[in-house]
Parts: sequence; structure tokens; C-alpha cells
Amino acid sequence: MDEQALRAAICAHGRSLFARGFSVGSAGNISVRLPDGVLITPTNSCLGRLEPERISRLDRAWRHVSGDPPSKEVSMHRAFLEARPEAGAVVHLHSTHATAIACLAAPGETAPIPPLTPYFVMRVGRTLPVLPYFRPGDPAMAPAIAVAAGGGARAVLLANHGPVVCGRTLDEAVYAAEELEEAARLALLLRGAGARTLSPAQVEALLGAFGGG
Ligand SMILES: O=C(CO)COP(=O)(O)O
Ligand SMILES: [Zn+2]
Repeated sequence: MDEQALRAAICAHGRSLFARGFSVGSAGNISVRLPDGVLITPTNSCLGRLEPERISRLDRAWRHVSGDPPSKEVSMHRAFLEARPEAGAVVHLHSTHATAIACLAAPGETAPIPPLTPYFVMRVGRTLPVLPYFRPGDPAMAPAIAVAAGGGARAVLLANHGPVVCGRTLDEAVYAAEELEEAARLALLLRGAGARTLSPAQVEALLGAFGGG
């Protein structure tokens, strides 16, 4: 996809996520890697009303070169994209159920959502590390993200804040963020009900077929 198409795709995904309540107000941000830099949603922008030409463009050194001022979470996106060279996009949301799990799970947990369905395993992978709480925009979260992502995580939960998810493409990152939110909703719906989970062998077979992590 060329840059204009990527800008349009960021706006279309943002609109869709916002319309379904995956993001409210000005919460959340999206970044996409370019051959010579990064596109990222502007700070304080509503994902439902993004404009292609106002999306922030950063150069290879992560300096703002055009568009509105970038998200205050540049260091969050940078940590993921630098730790996972195959990742092409990062999505951060405050989606309700994933954030609820981020309030329940203890920092340090690596599997706060059980493997209930195949698409959660296929899109999000084996681990979902829960990182400590950081103030939004705090660059101190970058090293923690780098360790988790460098260790193979495709997604993390920031305690009491929300999910951060990467994908090879923008579509994959958005799909993973959506699967994570739905898996969190299922996990909360089924909490204490004794739901059957996928077996370790079923999980391994999915990861073998659709990629590890
Ligand atoms: O989700 C957010 C902070 O964590 C939103 O921040 P920005 O508006 O700066 O992107
Ligand atoms: Zn946030």
C-alpha cells in the first residue's frame, strides 16, 4: 500500500473501531511503518474523526516532520516497532473488556486471558504479558514493552490502562486488537463458569499453523 492508501486505511479503521465502541473520546492511537518513517494518529484526536492529511508523519529518527502533533504514546509504538522488525503496525486502545482484564490481572502475569477460542490464539498468540501501570505518555513504559515484545509477545496489557497490539500489517494489528477485546469479553462472561478452554495441544497446533509468539 502506498502512503495515501495507508492514511486512508488508518482513518477507515479508526472510524470503524470508534463506531463499535472499541475507542471513546480521544482514547487510543494507531501507527503504521513506512519505508522512511512512521505514520501515527495525532495527539488528542478522536479515532472516529481522523483526517488523512492531518495524520502525523515521523522520520526514521522518530522526529515529527508533518501533520498534526503526534500521539503522546510515540515511545510506546516505537518500542513495539523496534522490538519486532516484522511488525508493520501498532494499535493501542482502551477497549472496555481488555482494560477490565488489565485492572484485574497482576503485573507480571503472562496469560491473563485463557485460550477459549482459536482466533484469539491465532491473532494474539501464546502470551499476553501484563505490564506495570505507567501514566499515559510516560516514556518509562518503553523498556517494559521492548522486553515483552522482544521476548515474542505480539500484544501486552498495560495495567489499569489498556491493550497494545502489533501486526505485520495494519489490518492484522486491528484484527488482533479486536480479537483481544472479544476474548477479554468472553473471559469475563465465563469467569467462574468452568468453561472449557483449548488444550495445550490444540493451542500448539494453531500456533504451528498460524505463527508462534
Ligand atoms: O490513549 C491515549 C493515551 O494513552 C491517547 O493519547 P493520544 O491522544 O496522545 O494519542
Ligand atoms: Zn491509552
